[in-house]
Amino acid sequence: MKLSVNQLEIKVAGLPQPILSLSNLVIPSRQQVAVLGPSGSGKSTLLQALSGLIDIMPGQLRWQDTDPAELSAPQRDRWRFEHIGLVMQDFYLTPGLSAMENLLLPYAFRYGHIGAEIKSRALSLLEAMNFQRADSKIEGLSRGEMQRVAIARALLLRPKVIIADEPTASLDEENARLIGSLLIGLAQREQCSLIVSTHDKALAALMQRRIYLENGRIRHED
Ligand SMILES: Nc1ncnc2c1ncn2[C@@H]1O[C@H](COP(=O)(O)OP(=O)(O)OP(=O)(O)O)[C@@H](O)[C@H]1O
Repeated sequence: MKLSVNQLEIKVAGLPQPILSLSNLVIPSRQQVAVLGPSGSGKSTLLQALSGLIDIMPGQLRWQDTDPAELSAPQRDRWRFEHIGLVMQDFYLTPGLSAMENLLLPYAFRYGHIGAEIKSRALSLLEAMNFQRADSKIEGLSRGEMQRVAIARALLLRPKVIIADEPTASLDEENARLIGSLLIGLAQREQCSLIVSTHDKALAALMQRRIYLENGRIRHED
């Protein structure tokens, strides 16, 4: 799913300058992109805009043939659910439920039932993430294990795009390396685009393209 951004500007009340201002950005299908930049440079804002989580004006952003700003709120939620796999900074996992139940929860919530096919997809994703504790309660897992569940959940519906906000933050160095390469390997296997905001230079170096933000603008890329 190709992304085209055109004159995207995001302002917030009380601030004279836009917190994000991108004249032009194209990300071809299946590209792996790291978004880097100092704290406050606009990385999370960009990821939220790309996911349709921030209201923007129509005509500023298009995912293949869809401009999320042209959809109603329920349509946009559905479009996001079906096309974008989100991995947010806080894992948003539910205590009291097992890893597997957490993985399936958004699906069960939306469709009201869980078929054999989706269960086997969930199991195969956990296997690909090298995760062996599907029945363990989420609160008993390490942060690295929780992140694996969150990534598997993002991939469950075979999204065309994975958007991950600092997926290796708060992990120790070894886990960060492991999770980063699992995420990249899975994106490759599943043929989806991967857009990751990160301060992790080692993770960024593994991606095909790096975009550096400063004060809400693209400073340079390589
Ligand atoms: N709703 C809001 N109201 C006011 N200011 C905001 C709002 N959302 C973001 N900002 C500001 O916009 C700027 C960009 O924030 P953003 O969270 O996108 O940065 P970031 O690069 O992701 O930072 P970090 O690396 O610390 O996560 C910051 O100065 C932030 O304070």
